Amino acid sequence: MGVEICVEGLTKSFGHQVIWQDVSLTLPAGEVSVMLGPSGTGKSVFLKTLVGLLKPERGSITIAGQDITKLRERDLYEVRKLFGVLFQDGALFGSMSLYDNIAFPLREHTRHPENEVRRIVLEKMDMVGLIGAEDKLPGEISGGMRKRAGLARALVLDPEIILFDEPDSGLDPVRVAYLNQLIVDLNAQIDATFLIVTHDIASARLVPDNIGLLFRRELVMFGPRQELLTSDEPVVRQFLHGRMQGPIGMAEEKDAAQVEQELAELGTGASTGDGEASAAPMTPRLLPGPGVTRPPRWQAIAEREAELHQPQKKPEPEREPEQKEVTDA
Ligand SMILES: Nc1ncnc2c1ncn2[C@@H]1O[C@H](COP(=O)(O)OP(=O)(O)OP(=O)(O)O)[C@@H](O)[C@H]1O
Repeated sequence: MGVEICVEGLTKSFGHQVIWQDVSLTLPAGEVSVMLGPSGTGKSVFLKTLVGLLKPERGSITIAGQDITKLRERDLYEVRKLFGVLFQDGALFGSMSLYDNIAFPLREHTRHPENEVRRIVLEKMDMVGLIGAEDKLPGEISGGMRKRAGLARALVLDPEIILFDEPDSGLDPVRVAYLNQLIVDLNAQIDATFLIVTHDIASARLVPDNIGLLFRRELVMFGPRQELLTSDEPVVRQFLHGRMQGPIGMAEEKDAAQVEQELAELGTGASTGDGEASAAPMTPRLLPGPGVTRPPRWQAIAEREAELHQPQKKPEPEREPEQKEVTDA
């Protein structure tokens, strides 16, 4: 079972530049959460802060009962073993085969004999569909395969928490669909706590239990997916619909009057032609694929989804009461 991460009042700056402030959220143990936000709002900085690579100025990050912002480097090293991190480009060593790349954390952090290393590496390569590619160099394979190799490497120490930094960047839509299924299947299999940073709204609608959004140096919202997906908050709506009208500008924030006018036009459909009065219907949740055993948590999700997305039965038309034949006496 993964562990909960509890973030309270977290603030991170570089010099005078505040990246985000007073961020509080709880990543529930074993659940999948997604963090969204326009470019430069500090999503990668957030991941690096969670894993203790960057120090916040204020606030706490409690993992397995310890506030990691207060730990010395030596103790932090132990806590980091709870984490697997999938970096944007897979962060593989270019001169090493995939096998050696994936074996690297085991050789660095454990005393496993080589036959045990081999067993674990092949098990993880199998999980991400890379059996047969052991001898390939990262430069010889596609971007999607590099992501999967990075994921296998993130898995070898059996992490309780996995952080994914834009796992879908640079992948075609079909590979993104496969990767999303792999993430959901993995979550069902290993039950770790997942946090995914992504710009892919379709993935954000399908995959997580919880969604958060960073904007204007703050966490605008964080909560169960249905709360975000049906939210009326203009920033959330703009981001989820990927449209220009709203508070998020090209480079910086827009002024309030312009935002108001854009949203008013949008409400009447003046600028898009169709208006956007009602929220989009809830996207069905992506479930573990066939052959993946569903632990109770996923079984409960599957049952809820089946109920939510069952086609509504049309009520039987009421029948007119039969007219009694009236006969003249
Ligand atoms: N080590 C650092 N020193 C100084 N500034 C930094 C450092 N790391 C990140 N930043 C700044 O923090 C801000 C947030 O960067 P970050 O990469 O976290 O954004 P992001 O939301 O992940 O963006 P994107 O979606 O484009 O990947 C940027 O302005 C960046 O220049």
